[in-house]
Amino acid sequence: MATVRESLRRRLVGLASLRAVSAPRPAQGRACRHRDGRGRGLGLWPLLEGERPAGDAIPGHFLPNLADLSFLLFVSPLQNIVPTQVKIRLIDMLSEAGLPVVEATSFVSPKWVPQMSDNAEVLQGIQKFPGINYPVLTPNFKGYQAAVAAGAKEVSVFGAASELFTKKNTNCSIDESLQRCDEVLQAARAAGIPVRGYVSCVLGCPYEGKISPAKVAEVAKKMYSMGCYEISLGDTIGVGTPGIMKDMLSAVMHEVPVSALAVHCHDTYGQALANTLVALQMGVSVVDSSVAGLGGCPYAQGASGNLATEDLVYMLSGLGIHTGVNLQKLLEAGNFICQALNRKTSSKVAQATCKL
Ligand SMILES: CC(C)(COP(=O)([O-])OP(=O)([O-])OC[C@H]1O[C@@H](n2cnc3c(N)ncnc32)[C@H](O)[C@@H]1OP(=O)([O-])[O-])[C@@H](O)C(=O)NCCC(=O)NCCSC(=O)C[C@@](C)(O)CC(=O)[O-]
Repeated sequence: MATVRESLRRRLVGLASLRAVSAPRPAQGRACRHRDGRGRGLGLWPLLEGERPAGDAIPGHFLPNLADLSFLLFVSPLQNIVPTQVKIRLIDMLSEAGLPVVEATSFVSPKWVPQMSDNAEVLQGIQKFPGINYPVLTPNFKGYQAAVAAGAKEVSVFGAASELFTKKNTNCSIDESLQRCDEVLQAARAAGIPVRGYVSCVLGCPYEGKISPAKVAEVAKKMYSMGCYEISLGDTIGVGTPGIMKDMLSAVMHEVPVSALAVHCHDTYGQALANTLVALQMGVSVVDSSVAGLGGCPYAQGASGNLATEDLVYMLSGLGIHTGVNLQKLLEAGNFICQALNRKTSSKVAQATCKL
């Protein structure tokens, strides 16, 4: 399953990132023909004309860090069985859409996640666009070694704020998973490879239920202290609401600088965009999302995909944040993967603009 993620902050190691501007954004391409209201799509207004609806100005307090925002997008692993060539084409299309970061695949155990067993083929098969970064997930040192051998230039380690989820997802305790992260980080440091860290279940766990913000802060702090340049906070099962997001972020921000935080919201309960906006208002400037809202986690049954990239881009455009992403090409990439998976897009913007 394809996941695209957006991030809104300048990252380390010279990753391409785009400066956000609060001036009206330039016109973008049309996603499909404008349609009227009789059961047809709504077109891309107001994005097409570079205009902003009346009253959609950005008060200074609304997004206080707007001037610092930049934009990154990437794809996290396709969690379905999808032909390798389809994965490669999707990633290339996302690159063509102007996404500066595409998380391409995952070097996990093929016994656990067989759909990722073509990881090296995918990483080596994609076009490497200049200025675009293609990080991969690595759960342990073995995965790190395989990723580097396949040409990975950035990796991501993953932990969780829930013992039971950690056990289901990576067959170990939180402490053991942090030790594995540390092994990867030490090797990566020596090789000059940047490492991103995920903390899952930050707003709830499929096995433990509520997760305390203090526990999230503790795990995030450890991963950051070990050397992850950025910590992505995952609402893995999409149960969070803005108030819980605010409490969790407040706790984490005591331990990790907000400039090193990202949010990664799944949309199971339709809260991903609202939760993301709260994070932006609190100063987070890196956001993960997925094209067509695809995604999920094999060890979080029932969880839906991430916030749809198209919807995030639309919201940011409405806020006057210039992302540089070509929404038409992004929509085409979403259409492509939805057709390949024979499923409907979860992106509201895609639904509104095209019948997929
Ligand atoms: C962590 C392990 C490997 C532990 O799995 P394990 O069974 O405890 O590990 P093991 O060391 O006993 O190894 C078992 C077998 O797998 C092999 N193996 C071991 N490691 C690797 C590797 N890296 N690559 C290839 N092969 C590997 C290893 O060599 C061995 O093979 P055998 O000797 O039996 O033939 C396993 O549990 C695993 O792969 N888990 C990954 C599960 C996964 O992909 N989950 C979804 C990731 S996305 C996510 O977590 C959430 C996120 C990031 O999206 C954010 C959010 O939404 O919250």
